[in-house]
Amino acid sequence: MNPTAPVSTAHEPQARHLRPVLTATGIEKAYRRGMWPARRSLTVLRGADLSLAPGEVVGLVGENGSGKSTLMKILVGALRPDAGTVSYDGLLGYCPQEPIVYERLTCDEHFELFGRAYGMAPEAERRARRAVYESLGFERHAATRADQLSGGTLSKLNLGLALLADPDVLLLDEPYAGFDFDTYLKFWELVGQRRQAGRSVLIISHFVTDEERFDRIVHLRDGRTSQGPGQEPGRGPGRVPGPGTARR
Ligand SMILES: Nc1ncnc2c1ncn2[C@@H]1O[C@H](COP(=O)(O)OP(=O)(O)OP(=O)(O)O)[C@@H](O)[C@H]1O
Repeated sequence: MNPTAPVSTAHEPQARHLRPVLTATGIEKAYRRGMWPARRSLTVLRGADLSLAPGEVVGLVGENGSGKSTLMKILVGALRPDAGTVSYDGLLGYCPQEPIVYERLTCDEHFELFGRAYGMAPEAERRARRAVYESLGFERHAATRADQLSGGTLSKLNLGLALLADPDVLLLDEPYAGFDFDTYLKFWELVGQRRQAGRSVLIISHFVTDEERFDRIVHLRDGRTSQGPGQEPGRGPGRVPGPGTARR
């Protein structure tokens, strides 16, 4: 047996043989700043590649300002790349770093609105909404307006809206910044359930202690992506530890 080979798990064979649900190749992006004649260009991405296999949980890491959010915005189509291609199958769910909500709408009203935007049948939306409330524990805020929610509950709403339509690929930009520890553990439980269901998750993370929770880590440095040693798409060890093994 090759001692450097990734640990094989029940999850691994499935992911390895399935084609990626999301592939980004040669992504380049520069921001233009200022007005002529002081116009400057800041190159952020210089040919970044990324792919996600079904059922994979991947961490996207890098220094502040390395371009993680920029890359994620390009993956979900919120930002146009200067070069490169993105392709995916199925539905994407996106949880931006700054929650994009309507301050006068309640949590329930947000779910209703997003359910309609996703084309969900009302009963399916209500069922999914109940499941989200239950898994993240904020049903008591169902009738609270977004502008009266605490930061942590706003983050739960932000994540819940991305989860509502059960997307094939979930892209989360620092989703648990405002979570208390209990919610943080619930979050990882939920991620584990998505992996079991063959859904893929990409998470921008700053916590070194989260690294063991990912199947694979993608590093963004100098505008390019690289894998951790011995890692390649769909070959991760397939671990999201249960609550008992969580650390922070
Ligand atoms: N709309 C914009 N216009 C100009 N520059 C931008 C814009 N958005 C981001 N930048 C710059 O691009 C660089 C990458 O930003 P980005 O937010 O993608 O990095 P990040 O890795 O997600 O950072 P962090 O870890 O701090 O969240 C930064 O220098 C940032 O200031």
